[in-house]
This record gives sequence, C-alpha cells and structure tokens, in this order.
Amino acid sequence: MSKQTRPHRNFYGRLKGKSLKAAQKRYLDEDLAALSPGAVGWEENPDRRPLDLPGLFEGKPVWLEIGFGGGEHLVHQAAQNPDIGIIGAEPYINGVAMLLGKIRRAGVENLAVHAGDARDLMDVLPAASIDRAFLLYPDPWPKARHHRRRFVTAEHLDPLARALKPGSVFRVATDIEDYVRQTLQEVPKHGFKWLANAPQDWRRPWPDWISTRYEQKALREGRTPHYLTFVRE
Ligand SMILES: C[S@@+](CC[C@H](N)C(=O)[O-])C[C@H]1O[C@@H](n2cnc3c(N)ncnc32)[C@H](O)[C@@H]1O
Repeated sequence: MSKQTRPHRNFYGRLKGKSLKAAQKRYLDEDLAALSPGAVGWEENPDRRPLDLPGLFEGKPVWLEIGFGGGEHLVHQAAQNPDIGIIGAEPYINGVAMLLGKIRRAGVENLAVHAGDARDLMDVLPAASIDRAFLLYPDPWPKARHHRRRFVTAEHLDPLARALKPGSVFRVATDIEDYVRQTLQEVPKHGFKWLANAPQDWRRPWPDWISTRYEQKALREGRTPHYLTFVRE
C-alpha cells in the first residue's frame, strides 16, 4: 500500500466504537501479529502445546487479564509493572484496536495480546504458570437462563485454576449484585479462597486500580462496583 493510503498510525486510539475499515484491519493484523503470543489457534497448534511463556516474557512473572475491553487497565498494569509480562484476551476487535493505540502511546513492551476467546488461550497456558489474573466487569448476562454463560462457571474456572500458580491472586470486579452472588458461590468451588478483607474490603478498589470504561459507565448509571479478591489455594 502506498504511503498516501496508509492510515494514520494513531487511528486505533480514535475509533470510539466505529467499525474498522479494511485498510485499518490490515494494519491491525500486522500490529497484532507482533504482539501475539502465537500458537493459540487450532490451525497453528492442533495438539494444543503449551505456550513458551518464559520465552515470551524473558522469564518474568506473567499476569492475565480476561476481557480487557478498551485495554485501559491492561496498559496501566503493564506500564506500572515493567518487571512482569501481561497477556490480555479480548474477542471484541474494536477493543483490541483501542488497546493497540494505548500500547503505542504508553510505549509498553511487556504486553501480549490474544485477540479472541480467553478459553482458547487458557487451553495453551502451561499448568501453574500465571501469577495473577484479572476479570474486570465481565459480561453480566442478566437473564436467569443465561447465567450459565457467565465466566464464573466450571467451564472457565477450572482451566483458569489450572493455569494459576498456588498462592496467586484472582481479582474480580463487577457492578451486578447477582454476579457477586454467583462469583462468591462458584469461585471457591474451583480451588480459590475469597479474601474478604484483604487487602481492602470489597467496597474499595485495589491500591493499584485504574477505573475502566465499563466501570465509568456503571458509576454514571448509579451502580456500585464490587472488588473481590481470591487466592488460588
Ligand atoms: C462488560 S465488558 C468489560 C470490559 C473491560 N474489562 C472494562 O471493564 O471496561 C466485558 C468484556 O469481556 C469480553 N469477553 C466476553 N467473553 C469473553 C471471553 N470468553 N474471553 C475474553 N473476553 C471476553 C467482551 O468482549 C467485553 O469486552
């Protein structure tokens, strides 16, 4: 493609929910390839061999964020913690595009992206390889008949528990009271213990917190954030 038709390199940050044009998608694919942990899909890795995380992040501890949305928390954590590597999973392609703009502006290099379902990524994470996981404002699935689609079900929690190191922390933020109920009921059944008062009580965000786009929307609409901390047993 000629220089004239090449999209502005900051276009990712200005999408604001618009659909990606074909040219933008092409550059997104190129940028994503550079950040991808690789060998996540069935085609590249039919045997589901575990990812080489020490190779990917030079042996640093590895954190995982599931459903990073626009990527504000993911980039914030990467920038604040240069001595860790962090992987984000998000299937919403405009969210991935927004993340790429933020990565470019922040200049962080300790971050990898899986632009897809977190379940595919968890399939190829080595057992006991992850030091911290974040599930921030997961899709609420409010209708009772859809509760089984929520992340806090065996289908997701078992592979997550397998990937996390014993003693590692799993943080969940949600503004939906029924999601709090299901989280407190289900997560402890899958090898986690709820730390009711550590390091803070559920009403207060973690000390290293940055508010996410979804949290801002929840606050504007009068809902109460809940910050739940679990430890992998
Ligand atoms: C309500 S949004 C919250 C986004 C962001 N964490 C925030 O707080 O602004 C939930 C996000 O989870 C993503 N998501 C849903 N199912 C997912 C899955 N199986 N794997 C990874 N992300 C998923 C959605 O695409 C969406 O971006």
